[in-house]
Amino acid sequence: MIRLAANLSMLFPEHDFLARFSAAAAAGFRGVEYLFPYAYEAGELRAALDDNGLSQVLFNLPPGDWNAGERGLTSLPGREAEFRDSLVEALRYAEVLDCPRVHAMAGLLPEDADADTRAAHLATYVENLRFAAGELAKVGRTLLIEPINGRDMPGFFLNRQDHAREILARVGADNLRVQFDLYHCQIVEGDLIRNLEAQFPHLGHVQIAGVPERHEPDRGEVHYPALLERLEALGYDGWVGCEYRPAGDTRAGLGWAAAYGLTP
Ligand SMILES: O=C(O)[C@@H](O)C(=O)CO
Ligand SMILES: [Mg+2]
Repeated sequence: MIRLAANLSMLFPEHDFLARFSAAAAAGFRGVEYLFPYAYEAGELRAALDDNGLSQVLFNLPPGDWNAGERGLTSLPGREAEFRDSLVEALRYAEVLDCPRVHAMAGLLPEDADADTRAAHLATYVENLRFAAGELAKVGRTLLIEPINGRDMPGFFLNRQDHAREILARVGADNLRVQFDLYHCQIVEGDLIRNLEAQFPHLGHVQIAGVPERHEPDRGEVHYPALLERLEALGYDGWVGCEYRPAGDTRAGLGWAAAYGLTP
């Protein structure tokens, strides 16, 4: 059975962030994810989870200077020390939140990147991922990489599913897996069922949203019932993150999720 997690960075924008936990639980969610926990004390977030019977299923490492446009540190040459510090911070939160997986965003390539610059990013990415996977393995957690479309994040280093598999092979760590966001995959390459099948042995997490507006999964060009049916048939037993911007009231737009056991 598909287990849906509420992405609290996007769902329930009607509420302040900390009030989104109870809103998600009231809508029937048992798991939550969000981009970043760092604006809050870990204990405060732990209490929000416990008070509402929720599990933390995913969050991201600190991404560098988000407001200045940075989108991850993992492939940035010269920022290795900062990446390692960000890992320590993420691990501290992961322990308090009992979160089994964290996502290390790749970061952006410069607009005019030549072959040498790309090669430097690739080498840094692989080295940082290998180090981080090793640290996470010591505490039994999983590291994720996510291909993201270049329309939403121009210059993002990792866009394609086959590139993610190539990175996994280069790093060679069992606890490094793919965060497969079907919204991004549809925009970059389509062929979702075949891509899902190819990625299945490497999946660590799945996310969904309608395309192209990133609204509810039952809006737009992607037929999610077929995709989720295939995912179940493949034997996926992880979480599926609802990472979309509701077109209206979040709760009113969750009718599609009843088919996957989400009941208030
Ligand atoms: O798809 C996304 O945008 C997220 O999953 C993420 O981690 C980076 O923004
Ligand atoms: Mg995503």
